[in-house]
Amino acid sequence: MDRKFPDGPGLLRTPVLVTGGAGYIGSHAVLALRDAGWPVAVVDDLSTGFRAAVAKDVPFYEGDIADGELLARIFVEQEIGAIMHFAGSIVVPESVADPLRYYGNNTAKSRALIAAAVAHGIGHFIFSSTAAVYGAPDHSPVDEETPAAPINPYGRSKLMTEQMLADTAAAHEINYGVLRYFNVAGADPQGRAGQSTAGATHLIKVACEAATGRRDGVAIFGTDYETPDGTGVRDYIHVSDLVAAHVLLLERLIAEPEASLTMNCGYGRGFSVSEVLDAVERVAGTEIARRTEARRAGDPGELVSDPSRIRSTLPWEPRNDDLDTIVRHALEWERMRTD
Ligand SMILES: NC(=O)c1ccc[n+]([C@@H]2O[C@H](COP(=O)([O-])OP(=O)(O)OC[C@H]3O[C@@H](n4cnc5c(N)ncnc54)[C@H](O)[C@@H]3O)[C@@H](O)[C@H]2O)c1
Ligand SMILES: O=c1ccn([C@@H]2O[C@H](COP(=O)(O)OP(=O)(O)O[C@H]3O[C@H](CO)[C@H](O)[C@H](O)[C@H]3O)[C@@H](O)[C@H]2O)c(=O)[nH]1
Repeated sequence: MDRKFPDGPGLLRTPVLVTGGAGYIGSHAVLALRDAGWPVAVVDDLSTGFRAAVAKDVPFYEGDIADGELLARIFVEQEIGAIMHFAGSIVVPESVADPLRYYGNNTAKSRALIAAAVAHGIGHFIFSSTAAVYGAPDHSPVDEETPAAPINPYGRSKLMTEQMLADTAAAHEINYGVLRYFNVAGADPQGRAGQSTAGATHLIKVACEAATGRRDGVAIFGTDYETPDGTGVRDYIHVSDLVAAHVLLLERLIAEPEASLTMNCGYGRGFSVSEVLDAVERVAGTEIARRTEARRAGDPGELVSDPSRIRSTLPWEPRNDDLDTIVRHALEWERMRTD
């Protein structure tokens, strides 16, 4: 069997390099790509990821996305034709405290990766961007025409990479897809992957750790927002639906090599912090101690996607657009933890 044409002639499944494939979202992307028959290789420096998150039979390269020699070797050895770029640093307050680290790891190293891709004729590039590029918009939901106005170094470091990709695609034989994720949560429904991040800060993860006794409780950062119950509202998207969108986007980029796309990735509805905690209590069947704290610096009150573009562009049918399902999968993963 030709590994690029597992179903016979038709869709060319070019081998895909997944950067950050040992991380939370990247490890789910590896599963989704393999489930759909794509050959995959991973590069990850294991700074926040875990070797065990990547199956043993996936070619794994431990190293940095800015290591040109390593990338050249991977591109040749694995006959890479597309890149899904998840590797990066992701904690907003950390980006405020150490901005140069974020501009280094997210912007400068993405530049090195993009340069290597161009030099080796890689045709397609998908980039993990973030709703943080919108900053604190004065309206909700936000569509992609909303001016990008990030309010922290993390968002700016990501926006610069988006801009580099646009300029690069205009000048070279490469097209790209940018997905601006809203709040990613949950775990593989089959229990093959989940979020293992040490010292996680994401609400659903933190709440599940509290529900399973790994934390004392949950701090609610701000109860005085202009939202129905005063707590922050976000658009939580199941990680498996998110990575499914990546696979569809890849097919699209290959089918239309002249077109590049920037799209929100969310469901288009928001839940407040209190509603999320209610859901975790409901699903876990246990109470979570809640304490109120001041607003977290840089947090917008409400950030919800307008998903019209992705819904009209890709044949994307989310399967887990349900808060309790997202929480249930996150909780199941949490309960399987042995560390
Ligand atoms: N988790 C979210 O809610 C969310 C929201 C929006 C965007 N994103 C973006 O999605 C991507 C993945 O996020 P995640 O939640 O899976 O984070 P994660 O920390 O679990 O995964 C990142 C992975 O990249 C690796 N990595 C970091 N720097 C590297 C480098 N220089 N070279 C090689 N590997 C490196 C890490 O070891 C880790 O395995 C990030 O780019 C992040 O900005 C995440
Ligand atoms: O312990 C916690 C954690 C969070 N929150 C609140 O819960 C909501 C969600 O917070 P998260 O930390 O889970 O997520 P953010 O919305 O801050 O940020 C996430 O989504 C952003 C895009 O919206 C970026 O992509 C970023 O990388 C990613 O962490 C916010 O109102 C936050 O104030 C709490 O009250 N207590």
